[in-house]
Amino acid sequence: MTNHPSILPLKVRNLDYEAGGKNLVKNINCEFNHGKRYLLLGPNGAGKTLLLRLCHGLLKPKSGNVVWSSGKDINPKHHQAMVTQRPVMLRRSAYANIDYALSVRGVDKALRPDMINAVMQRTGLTRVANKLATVLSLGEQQRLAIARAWVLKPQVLFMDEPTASLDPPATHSIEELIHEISAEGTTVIMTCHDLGQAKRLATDVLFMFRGRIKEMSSADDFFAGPQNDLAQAFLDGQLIWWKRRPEKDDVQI
Ligand SMILES: Nc1ncnc2c1ncn2[C@@H]1O[C@H](COP(=O)(O)OP(=O)(O)OP(=O)(O)O)[C@@H](O)[C@H]1O
Repeated sequence: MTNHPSILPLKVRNLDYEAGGKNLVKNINCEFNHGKRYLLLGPNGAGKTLLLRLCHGLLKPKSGNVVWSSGKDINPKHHQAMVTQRPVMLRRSAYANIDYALSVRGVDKALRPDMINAVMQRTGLTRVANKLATVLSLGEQQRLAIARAWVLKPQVLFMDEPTASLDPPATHSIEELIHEISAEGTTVIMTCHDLGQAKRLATDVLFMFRGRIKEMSSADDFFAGPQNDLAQAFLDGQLIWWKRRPEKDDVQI
């Protein structure tokens, strides 16, 4: 984390997003605070990725606002980073991929080697530093994507299903990294489908269904028993059943 003024809390107000003639994100109101690990949960197509991308500024809302708390002197874009499910690697070495991220952020060339070596060590990538990033294993590429984001010392790290294509050991190593990044004060906002992973990582949960947040609570409260019927059905693995009963969904929504 940098010593810059905090860009948090992030306040999302009355957010709507439309594409393909459909309102896909509906009236989202929520707040993200410093040092937490937020897990966005919900079935396929609930709008989790869209909400991450809207918060990160990659999509423009139809209406509503994403408001960072920083004053005029700080650009919130410079204090956040995003890791996606399938990271895009540049066709150059792992080391050069991280160097590129730092150069784009305007970090002095002389400062970069120490920063790169440190982050490669912490993410277990030193051994593959000179390998072409595009030939690394999926697990290594995902760790490189995290290293590339972490080296920027973001205040907020968005992660979209960062372990979706990984085996259990690689997943475990990414979860350890997320804990380390969080312990250094970075707020993590991520999506995942693995309830075990959500329990291991989350301090807070946002449950989404059909573009809306149906429940936002501490992870302890959520996993002890959510207030929302759809969230409970999701935890019970029965949301398919709810989906087959549109008349009931309409009442619940
Ligand atoms: N550009 C677009 N045009 C039309 N529909 C879109 C567009 N982008 C996303 N959608 C739709 O919006 C819905 C929400 O998508 P999103 O990727 O946010 O879901 P998600 O909750 O992340 O799902 P998953 O868990 O499967 O990744 C989906 O039904 C998707 O098909």
